[in-house]
Amino acid sequence: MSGLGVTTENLSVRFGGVPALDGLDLRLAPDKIHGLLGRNGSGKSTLAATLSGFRRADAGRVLLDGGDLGEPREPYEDAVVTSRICLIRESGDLVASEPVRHVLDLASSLRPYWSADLAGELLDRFEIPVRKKVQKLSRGKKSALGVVLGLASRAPLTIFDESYLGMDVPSRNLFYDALLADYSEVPRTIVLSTHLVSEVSALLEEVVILDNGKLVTQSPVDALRGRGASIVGPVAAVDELTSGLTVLAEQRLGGTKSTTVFGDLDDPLQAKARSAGLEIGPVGLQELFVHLTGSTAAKESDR
Ligand SMILES: Nc1ncnc2c1ncn2[C@@H]1O[C@H](COP(=O)(O)OP(=O)(O)OP(=O)(O)O)[C@@H](O)[C@H]1O
Repeated sequence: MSGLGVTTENLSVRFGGVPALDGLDLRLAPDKIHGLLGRNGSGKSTLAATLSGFRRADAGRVLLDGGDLGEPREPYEDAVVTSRICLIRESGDLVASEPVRHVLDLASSLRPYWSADLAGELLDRFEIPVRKKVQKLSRGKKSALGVVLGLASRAPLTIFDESYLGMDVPSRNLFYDALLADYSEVPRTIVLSTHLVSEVSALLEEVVILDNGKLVTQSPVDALRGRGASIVGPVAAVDELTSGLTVLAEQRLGGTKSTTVFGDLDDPLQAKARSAGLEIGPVGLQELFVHLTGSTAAKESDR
């Protein structure tokens, strides 16, 4: 089994004429862990539902390829494709009146790559009582059950749409550990949709950042991190060095200034910074995300 690749071509979805996704061109490489990042209302859930075949595109299309599908196929109303996709949503799509074990039986009958061993192991680790009805579980345990279903499905495209946010910190850490362990054993394409960037940043290989239904940037995490830098030193020297760069944030303390920039800090510029006694430091993914999706953000498309 290997993961599915995902392509969207000029993908648009509208609600009452208002675009939730607006002309998205994306490529999610197979067998990677992708972060789908964006502020509230940016279109993450709409994209997750459209990739999973739950929602039809109003314009453009979604194509899935690779794995045992081979040729690119659209997920909408294609039962073969959708059986290879597992979308776990925060709202939970679980039948509330059923006991947990029936939910698991149903999942195992629908999921071609289902691992009963992994499901059993995770149920124990998350301490989910299998005889209880889903509606009797706490919010955190319901979320954990979603995580168990998502991981044990071993679907070639598995999307967690903020589904783990109802869990407490130790449970979320358990999820991150289990995800990494099982992903290294059975590589597949995973998408984690979230606005809690700092918590998942260590897991991610690639990120897609959305804002108002549009693509802000898509990039490997390391490359994106490499495009941000903080420059600290005397005000005049920092201002001179950063004058031609995209400034994301500035902070002054007396005669010292810290400026966060986004863009390529080439070798001559780095040498100039060093000779001026300026410090160049890294910028975290969370900080870049905040800046790139803030109201004054410079968008990739504007450059
Ligand atoms: N069923 C719907 N009917 C009408 N508008 C909708 C519907 N679903 C989403 N929208 C709108 O589409 C836009 C994108 O919403 P979406 O839920 O995809 O964003 P999101 O990034 O997942 O947000 P959040 O982080 O808050 O869950 C928002 O403006 C939202 O109000």
